[in-house]
Amino acid sequence: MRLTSACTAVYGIVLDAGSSHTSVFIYEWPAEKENNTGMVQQLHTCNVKGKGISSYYANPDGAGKSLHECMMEAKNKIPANRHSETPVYLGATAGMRLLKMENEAASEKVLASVEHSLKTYPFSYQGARIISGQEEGAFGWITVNYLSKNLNKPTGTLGALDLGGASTQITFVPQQEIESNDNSIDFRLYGNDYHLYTHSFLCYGKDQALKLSMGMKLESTRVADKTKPIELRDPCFHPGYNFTKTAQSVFNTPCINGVNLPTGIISHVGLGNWSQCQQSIRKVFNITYCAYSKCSFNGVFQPSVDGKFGAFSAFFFVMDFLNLTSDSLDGTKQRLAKYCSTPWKEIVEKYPQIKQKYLSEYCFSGTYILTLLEDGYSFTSDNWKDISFIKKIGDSDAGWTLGYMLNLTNMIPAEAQDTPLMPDGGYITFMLLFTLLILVLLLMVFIYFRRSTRQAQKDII
Ligand SMILES: Nc1nc2c(ncn2[C@@H]2O[C@H](COP(=O)(O)OP(=O)(O)OP(=O)(O)O)[C@@H](O)[C@H]2O)c(=O)[nH]1
Ligand SMILES: [Ca+2]
Repeated sequence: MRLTSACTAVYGIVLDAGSSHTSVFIYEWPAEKENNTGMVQQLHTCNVKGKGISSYYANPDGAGKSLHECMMEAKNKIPANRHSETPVYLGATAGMRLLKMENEAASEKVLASVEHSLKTYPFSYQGARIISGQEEGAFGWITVNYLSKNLNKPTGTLGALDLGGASTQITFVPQQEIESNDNSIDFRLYGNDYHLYTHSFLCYGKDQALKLSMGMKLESTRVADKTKPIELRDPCFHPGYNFTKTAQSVFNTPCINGVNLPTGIISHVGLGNWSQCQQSIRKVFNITYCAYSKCSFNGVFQPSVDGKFGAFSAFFFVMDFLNLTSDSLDGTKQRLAKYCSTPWKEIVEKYPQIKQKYLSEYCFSGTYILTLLEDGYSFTSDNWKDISFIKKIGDSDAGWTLGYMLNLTNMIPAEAQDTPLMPDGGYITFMLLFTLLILVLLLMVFIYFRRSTRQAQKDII
């Protein structure tokens, strides 16, 4: 779909149907500058209440209905005369990928439900689908580089690190050859060729990684008396944390299929020991095999990280909460160790406004992020400073949705524009000089006429 309308604002809507929740993004841009980098801006976001659409597998109708409030907000935000030209896209990520693996029929019903719902609004419905991990990585990279206005310049680009609930993506322009076709993606944007490395690790988002890590700890636990709760002594939770959970609620995921897990009740007890926590997290990364010159983990090829990176989504939420967005790698470790050893009671007292589920998981999540970046992707204390933990660039969120919409609306041209548009600053300077020239010309014409009139008067006298 191509949006053209002179001198008016144009809008687009993308729903990010993530594993943990759905967000609706409304974008806006001036129609006459639609192919200019950095012109599309986020006008509004709305977080859908409740969990992600994949959680409606047993009640698919609920998935479509859950979108109603946010879609009504979109209706109110976008001028009515633009509604019918506003495209709406829904992209579902790792939660729906996992549901499709477990129960394809259920995933199709959920998608049919959101499709049915989205068609009831006055916008131009363009489709609801599960996007691949490669697309998620690549569009996240396009978003951050589009917003940073890197794409039509010969300067370096920004790598993209996205951490969700169920998957995580790493995407960057590497210095070395990409040895695996699955991890290679090519773009031609604004006349430049980009050869990107990208990988999406399904099950390595922070929620699924927590389940994996808990599952591994319990695998080794021998259960003598099946009538008593199984005690899970966990170094990644604060000392004094002690909650009872059902094994079903913790391990209801295809990510830990095949692991010999107990059933029944689990007594989850925190120990607050950061270095033991890190050791336990290292076990979720398999580094025993690699068929390439180098790998990150689980046999996945990864060239050396290179250049600057933007780390967003849960990379940002977690590091921002822990106040670790601008520390050195060593400083990060020390502060995290101190945080993990803080008694649960103190943590709850210090942050009464934060949901206890989020609060209890920051020690694990922070340690997971550090381990993923250092042991998984091979960032070091030297290039740690090259990672910026970011939520937004300008007013727009970093994430895959903007890149997805730019691609589907053909808003990034492959070739540089024939007549390069002047940047705003250049345009203003040009207009000022032009006005000055006109004034000088007018002044000269005025002086000329005055002189000629005087001369004529003198001649008469
Ligand atoms: N602390 C905190 N956690 C959040 C916030 N928003 C989301 N999360 C959690 O961070 C994790 C990742 O969130 P998202 O990046 O939205 O993940 P998602 O898009 O639902 O998941 P994927 O499909 O894997 O991309 C989830 O565990 C969320 O529950 C927030 O504002 N604060
Ligand atoms: Ca996500």
